[in-house]
Amino acid sequence: MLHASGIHLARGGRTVLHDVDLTARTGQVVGVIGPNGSGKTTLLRTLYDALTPQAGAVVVDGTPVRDLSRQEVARRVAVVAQEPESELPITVLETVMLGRLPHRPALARPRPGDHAAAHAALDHVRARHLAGRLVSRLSGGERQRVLVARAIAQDAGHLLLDEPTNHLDIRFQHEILQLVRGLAATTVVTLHDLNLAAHYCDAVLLLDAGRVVAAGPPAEVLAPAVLAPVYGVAVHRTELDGRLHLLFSPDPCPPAEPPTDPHPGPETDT
Ligand SMILES: Nc1ncnc2c1ncn2[C@@H]1O[C@H](COP(=O)(O)OP(=O)(O)OP(=O)(O)O)[C@@H](O)[C@H]1O
Repeated sequence: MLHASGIHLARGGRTVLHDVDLTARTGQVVGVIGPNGSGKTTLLRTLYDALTPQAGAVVVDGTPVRDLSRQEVARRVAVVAQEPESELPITVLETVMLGRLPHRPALARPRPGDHAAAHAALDHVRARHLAGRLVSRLSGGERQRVLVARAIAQDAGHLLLDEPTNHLDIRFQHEILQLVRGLAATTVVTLHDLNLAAHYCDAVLLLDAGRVVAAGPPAEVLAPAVLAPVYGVAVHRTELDGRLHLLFSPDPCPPAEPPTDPHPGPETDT
């Protein structure tokens, strides 16, 4: 279980999170959605103690994250962050093996179980064939799958993912989120695609300008009346095969067209 309460966080002299609460119960997948700059990444980074809020607390399985060492945090929380591309000559397998570091003393050599966990994680994301490749030479989508594999190999009870579907084609977007759903981990995932949030999240938290606008089951939060004012688009909701689907159009209130005259008279100069 992951619980954040009363998170207030300022950056560059500006408040970017205002009194934010988030709860991910054991085994749940919680989606954090909201427009660009609404605070999704900032909230995620606060959850794993990469950012320290001015007020509020994050508690992981009953322990305040602030009271945990870096290694203890890494044993409990795996992160797939938006990482800048690296030119380091490191292979895919070596990258995934990094996920095993929190499970052994500093400088200790990897054990056979570490290799097995790394290979199993690569199998999970269907990337075993990439094991020997340099990460710097992968496509964006291949790289993203490797980062998810590293988080799986970390075998933490909690998983935080920042836009994990970035760079992925439609099939892999669904595959990665299906896979995340299938893990036993308590998960918080930021997503821009609201239909993916509808399909894969047990609960959704909608942020706007650093404030929680709505939180709860997808069917409640992903409602046109909730989303339209936040995103500034028209939202239409429908159901297909028992699943909620959202459709968007750019202008919520198109300016009223002047009525067309079915019998226009000849133009006259005045
Ligand atoms: N290092 C920083 N210094 C100052 N302000 C920052 C910093 N990083 C982010 N911000 C601001 O914090 C706010 C929230 O940013 P954040 O990246 O959390 O939003 P987001 O919802 O993840 O956005 P996006 O959907 O565009 O990725 C934005 O207004 C952003 O400009």
